[in-house]
Amino acid sequence: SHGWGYAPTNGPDTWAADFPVANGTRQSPINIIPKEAHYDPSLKALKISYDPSNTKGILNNGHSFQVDFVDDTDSSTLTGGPISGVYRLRQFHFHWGGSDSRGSEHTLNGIKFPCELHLVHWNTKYPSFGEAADKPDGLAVVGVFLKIGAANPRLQKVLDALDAIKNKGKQTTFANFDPRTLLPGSLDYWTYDGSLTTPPLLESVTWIVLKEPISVNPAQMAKFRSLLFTGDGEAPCYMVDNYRPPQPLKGRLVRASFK
Ligand SMILES: NS(=O)(=O)c1ccc(C(=O)NCc2ccccc2F)cc1
Ligand SMILES: [Zn+2]
Repeated sequence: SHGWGYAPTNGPDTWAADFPVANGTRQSPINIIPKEAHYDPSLKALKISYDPSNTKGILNNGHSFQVDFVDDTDSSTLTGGPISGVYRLRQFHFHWGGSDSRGSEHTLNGIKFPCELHLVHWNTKYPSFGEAADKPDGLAVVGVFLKIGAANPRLQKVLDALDAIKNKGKQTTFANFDPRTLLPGSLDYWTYDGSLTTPPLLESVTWIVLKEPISVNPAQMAKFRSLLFTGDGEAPCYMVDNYRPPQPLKGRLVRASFK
């Protein structure tokens, strides 16, 4: 079977064959145990400032869907928190399950959420995302849990675009979206040194996982699950369970920005 994915023949348990770093010392995601996290009073508040006019488009990449941003200026950035310097927003995407009982990549006390949002940023000390992607301080990803509750009106604009990108490789215009509207009221977070959660699994990510989830209702989860992993003309396979399970902590410290 060509190319990595999430099926039994090409899923997370097979990735180490082509990407040996899969068994590395700082792999993501992890199970977060709040009682074992260390409150660090020196951690700064997250500073997030996004310019909606940077929104470039929305793409089904065959593993998830992502909303891409113009990242040739410092107009959509993440600073503060556990990071030094300025990181630029590149894209955001999600991971979700075939049912509400699973779907997130990070877990809390072993609990899986139905969905997890990732906002991907790269360190502007490097000339580009591609250059930053394999540096130990190259990337910073903000993770947000989604939990079943009331419909989330902020999500709806994104979900309404999915009909146009049902198949792998499809993309469409998407403009003037402020990802800040997807964030919960509190920016309290846990942080640890980790990796991309999909191949090439590069150990270049400072993870910043927000404590407060945002809501999503079952109808909205059904929209995520209406996407296809497969391209037009291929036997259709619904895009569900596109999450990597938690990986060994291997001695890493998880710090908390809150008591
Ligand atoms: N789920 S996540 O950890 O947030 C994650 C974020 C970004 C990527 C990515 O950009 N992959 C392509 C890629 C990787 C390396 C260099 C260039 C690339 F385009 C993968 C996973
Ligand atoms: Zn992700």
